[in-house]
Amino acid sequence: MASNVSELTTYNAFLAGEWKKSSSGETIAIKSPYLRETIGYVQAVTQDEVDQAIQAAHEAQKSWALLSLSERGAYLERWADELEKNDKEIATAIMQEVGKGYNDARKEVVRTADLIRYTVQEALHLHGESLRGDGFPGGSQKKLGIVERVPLGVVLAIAPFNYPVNLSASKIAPALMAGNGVIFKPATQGSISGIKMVEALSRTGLPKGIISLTTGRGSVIGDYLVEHKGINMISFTGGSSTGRHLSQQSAMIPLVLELGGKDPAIVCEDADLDVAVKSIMNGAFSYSGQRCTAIKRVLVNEKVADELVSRLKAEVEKLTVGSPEDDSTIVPLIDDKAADFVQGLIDDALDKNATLVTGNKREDNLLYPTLLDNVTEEMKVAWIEPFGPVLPVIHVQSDDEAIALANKSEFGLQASVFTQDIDRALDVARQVEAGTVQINGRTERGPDHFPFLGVKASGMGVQGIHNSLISMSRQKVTVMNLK
Ligand SMILES: NC(=O)c1ccc[n+]([C@@H]2O[C@H](COP(=O)([O-])OP(=O)(O)OC[C@H]3O[C@@H](n4cnc5c(N)ncnc54)[C@H](O)[C@@H]3O)[C@@H](O)[C@H]2O)c1
Repeated sequence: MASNVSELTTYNAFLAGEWKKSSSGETIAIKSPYLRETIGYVQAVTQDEVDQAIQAAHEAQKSWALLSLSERGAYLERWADELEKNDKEIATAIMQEVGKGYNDARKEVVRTADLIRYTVQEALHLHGESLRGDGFPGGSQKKLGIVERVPLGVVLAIAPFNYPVNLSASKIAPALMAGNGVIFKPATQGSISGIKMVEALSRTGLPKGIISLTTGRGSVIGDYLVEHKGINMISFTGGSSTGRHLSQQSAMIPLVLELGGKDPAIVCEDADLDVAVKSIMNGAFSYSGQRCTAIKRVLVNEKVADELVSRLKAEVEKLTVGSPEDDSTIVPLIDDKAADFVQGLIDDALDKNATLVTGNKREDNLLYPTLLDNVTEEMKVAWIEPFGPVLPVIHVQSDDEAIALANKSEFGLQASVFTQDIDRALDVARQVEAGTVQINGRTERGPDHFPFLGVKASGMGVQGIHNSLISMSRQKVTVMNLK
């Protein structure tokens, strides 16, 4: 594993087909969450450069959209090959920049190559339709409507830090396959990984300008990009408050938002506890809980609560804590502010008499996995997304109480229900307000060809490969009026 941060690189931005320094003359330092030192610098792109990138994307998009689907697909296939060829280098960048375990980072790169290839195939297999005019009263057989999908123009792809390659490519690949130009804004912490991913794309010889990568301060270019008249669609993944802000700033363009969550694991008294414990552990603690679909609260039937908690405790205490270079499950959080935030939620719960089962230990931004029992509705941790390794357990008397608590949350990303009675599982699943309900499994985004969506404060619109292609294109109807 390469881990060389001794030579600090200043990375260029990819603007209108060229890797270059910003005219701002300013850079942003990227600090590794676990090395706790600067590992590189990225460009602070200016508003003028954003204008130029958007204009170049519009120009390039016209001829890009005229390429055949297979020609566009061939570039993307090469991109997937390039990612695989450079998986170790990119995985190292992800590990150092966002503190993800090396093996998981490598899996993220491989998963991304698979996602790109599937996106190509899905785009090749999308079909339009034709409509007969006489299908409506008074209509004529001589009227024939042809419905095709056409690009939207230039798509703005904004990604979060936690899957800096996969969540970016899951926007860029469908946008390009649908015939759009792309402006990609990575999370600041995630920029180096995003740059490495776009370097791989640029090596495919993609037409100049069709994609630009704008690194920069949210305060300087964030709102500017979102409000820009040259942007025709925004695909955003990130926190709910940023998403809400975006939806207020953007005007009259399609918006897909994948936001935060507070996914509950509902454990009924007839659950197979082996399955429940394994799924909850994996769902709640991998990558220190920094996953949108992490299990963020357990709603367990009183009858099995003590047994579940003692089994969870035993597993939590076995978790590996330390460095992503050793593939520890529990790693330092993205920054000190994030750790302070999670600590605040733990402190609030303990002040209000939650039971500390295990954890609540901290070294800088490394928080040990923390299990809290007897959490009540008065505690912040019952409702707020921690994005860290703390799991609150709330006792309930019935399925109805669990469903009511699940639905009282402002979020509605996913939920899990554990029971051995399929009718009961489906009954709970039907009533829980969430984009996806997992029966006897952990909450998770994949497989990437499934629709992925959040309801309420968890999002708007649908991702997943097929749905992303649909949301990044629109219908165009041509009507033939025959003699
Ligand atoms: N539902 C999902 O698919 C999903 C997946 C992963 C993460 N998330 C959520 O993301 C959050 C963690 O990620 P984060 O901390 O990177 O989120 P964040 O909201 O802080 O940032 C997300 C992105 O938005 C950018 N941004 C910030 N202000 C902006 C502005 N004014 N205009 C334009 N862009 C702006 C950031 O630079 C970053 O690229 C969590 O809440 C998590 O649940 C959701």
